[in-house]
Amino acid sequence: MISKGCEQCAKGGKMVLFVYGYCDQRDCFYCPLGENRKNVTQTYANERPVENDEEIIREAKKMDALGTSITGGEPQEALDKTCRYLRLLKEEFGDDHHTHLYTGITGGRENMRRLSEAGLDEIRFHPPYELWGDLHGTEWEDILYIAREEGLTPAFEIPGIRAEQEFLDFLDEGAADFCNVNEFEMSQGNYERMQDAGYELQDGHMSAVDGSKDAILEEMAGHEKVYFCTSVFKDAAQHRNRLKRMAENIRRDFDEVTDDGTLVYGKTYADRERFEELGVPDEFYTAKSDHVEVAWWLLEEMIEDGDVEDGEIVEQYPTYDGQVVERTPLA
Ligand SMILES: C[S@@+](CC[C@H](N)C(=O)[O-])C[C@H]1O[C@@H](n2cnc3c(N)ncnc32)[C@H](O)[C@@H]1O
Ligand code: SF4
Repeated sequence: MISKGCEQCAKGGKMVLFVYGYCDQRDCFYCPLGENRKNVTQTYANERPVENDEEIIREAKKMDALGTSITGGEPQEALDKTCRYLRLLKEEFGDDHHTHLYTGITGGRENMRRLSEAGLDEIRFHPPYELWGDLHGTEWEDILYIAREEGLTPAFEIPGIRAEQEFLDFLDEGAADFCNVNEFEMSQGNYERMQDAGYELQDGHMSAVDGSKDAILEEMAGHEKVYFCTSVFKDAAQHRNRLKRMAENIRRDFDEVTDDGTLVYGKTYADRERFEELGVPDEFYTAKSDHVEVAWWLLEEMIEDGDVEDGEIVEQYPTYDGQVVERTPLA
């Protein structure tokens, strides 16, 4: 059975809450954190920099979030903040709002208790990769039991660097509910160090690393507790479905939502008075300070008919930063 956290993520329903960019106890050569996230104390809810707690709620509502995943850096190194956000989310959205947290340290019983009391549902441990074949009798084995005793669902989430039979044997013994293996990825943040370690991109791929995938699929992904999360799935499910949820949620009557989850509308510098003169119904346009946004197909018709002179079709992400994907001039 797929975990609740993964099920919500596949629907694009998990808000990603980045709580803390420092990670003082680990230095993974493959750490994906980029310039803008590494060693920052700024919180981000999805792409939105969070200046006060209310903005977290606003972002969750904007995407109609079903749950939240908490990440960093190391969330256990900012435990007060992490627990405050957990309480905030559970108070606002109730117990059904599923929460999971990624961590690269064990943390200990007191932390597990505090996280559980604050409302965390599931914790996903990422032990140092040198230990994956030899987790028996380590603090990583103990913490699984402790987390469960304190009311959390313990699991693993690790990058798919290599297939590891001993890790599967360890999973068989039962303390962790499941293990997610992420397809090994290269990003701007780790590109140099990954190349130095001898890794290359798969042909024609933006992020997936060459080599490990087939072996992992063969040797690990058949295990009943292992889920392999591919880069393509992450992009299609986690990212695109989240954009679609957001787009559907914030679209105006005249915005079109594409299959990629972007919004499409027309933009013209014609005056709002022109739209009033022409008797365009209110639901087809909105006047901004220096331009008018309007149904793209209507703007196309208006330009064809000579009702307004020019404009453009804008395709834009529904995210906080509202990045424009494409502008197509109309004249
Ligand atoms: C960036 S970490 C941040 C949270 C925490 N420090 C940790 O390591 O779990 C979040 C997740 O990314 C995964 N990850 C790290 N490097 C990766 C890589 N190069 N490719 C794919 N997944 C990676 C980790 O296994 C972890 O589950
Ligand atoms: S534990 Fe997580 S945040 Fe820390 S260096 Fe490793 S991947 Fe990066």
